[in-house]
Amino acid sequence: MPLTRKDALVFTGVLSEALPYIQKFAGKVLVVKYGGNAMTDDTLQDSFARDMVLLKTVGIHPVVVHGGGPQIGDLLKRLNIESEFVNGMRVTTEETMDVVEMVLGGLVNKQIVNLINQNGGRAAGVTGKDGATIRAKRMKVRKMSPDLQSSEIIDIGHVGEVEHIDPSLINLMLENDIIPVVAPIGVGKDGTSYNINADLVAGKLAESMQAEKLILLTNISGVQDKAGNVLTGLSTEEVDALIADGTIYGGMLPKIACALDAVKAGVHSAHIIDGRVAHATLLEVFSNEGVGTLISNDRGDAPA
Ligand SMILES: Nc1ncnc2c1ncn2[C@@H]1O[C@H](COP(=O)(O)OP(=O)(O)O)[C@@H](O)[C@H]1O
Ligand SMILES: CC(=O)N[C@@H](CCC(=O)OP(=O)(O)O)C(=O)O
Repeated sequence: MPLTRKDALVFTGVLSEALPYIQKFAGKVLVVKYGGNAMTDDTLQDSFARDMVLLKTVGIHPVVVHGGGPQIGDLLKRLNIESEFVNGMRVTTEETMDVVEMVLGGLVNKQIVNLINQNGGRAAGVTGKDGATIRAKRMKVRKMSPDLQSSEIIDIGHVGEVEHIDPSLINLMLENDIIPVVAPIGVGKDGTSYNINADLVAGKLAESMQAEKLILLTNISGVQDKAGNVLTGLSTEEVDALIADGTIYGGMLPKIACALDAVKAGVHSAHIIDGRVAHATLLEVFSNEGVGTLISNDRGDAPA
């Protein structure tokens, strides 16, 4: 449908306002983590894919890291395999690892690649095994006793933490104008597969590529306090206190940890934003209207 003159004026105004942001971020890398829970709605999936294509079209380089927790959970349920989480990490037996690899490296990865391609982009998918991009090692997890008086290190199987990232394959894709779509599976020195929380992979990838931004799209409006207010500009000390009093728990734990780590390691800013809002990424990158939790160094985020 053609735009009315009024709509066209609003539209051109918006485009013009985006110009300084486009100029500021052209040529820069944005690592965008697309969360499993924000992936479940068809319209939103489309809007996400269009955002990635638009960023690429204006010369910004998105690198997508995806999750797929709910999708793994669905298949495990259909296969009658029990699954539990400790500190936001899925306990991963050998049998579970096979399912994780099938769902993340197969189904979910190709679905996102396909969506981006359908929207006019050129995407290609890899897991951390391809090009030995994500070298991982077994994660040690400390579990608190229910009375919070003691803790013990427990084994949660094939759950990995990132030991090293080799971004050369991803850089090769960027040089060829391909949008990389990365599944969070790592490989050990001995070839063992590791299931890695997607937020952690996104954070480490952003660090290793010295990305301009780390954007974590999720299913909530940001990090909230107990009253439901969105918190922004959090320091490490504030986050520690929010974890200690139980305000931050579960799936938000790896998100906030990797956001803080990434910014400390040179990524300009980390954004935990609401993936349930259409075009959330564009709103965050191209305007001051970004909503959610922003953690940044002191350089300021708006264009000069
Ligand atoms: N302080 C907090 N603020 C917001 N969400 C929180 C907080 N603490 C825990 N959460 C939980 O973390 C969830 C986001 O993590 P997760 O479900 O793993 O998302 P994703 O699938 O996007 O990775 C929220 O839906 C919420 O239930
Ligand atoms: C170790 C661990 O928990 N891995 C995650 C990997 C997928 C993921 O991180 O998905 P979301 O981003 O959708 O939560 C899992 O098995 O669910």
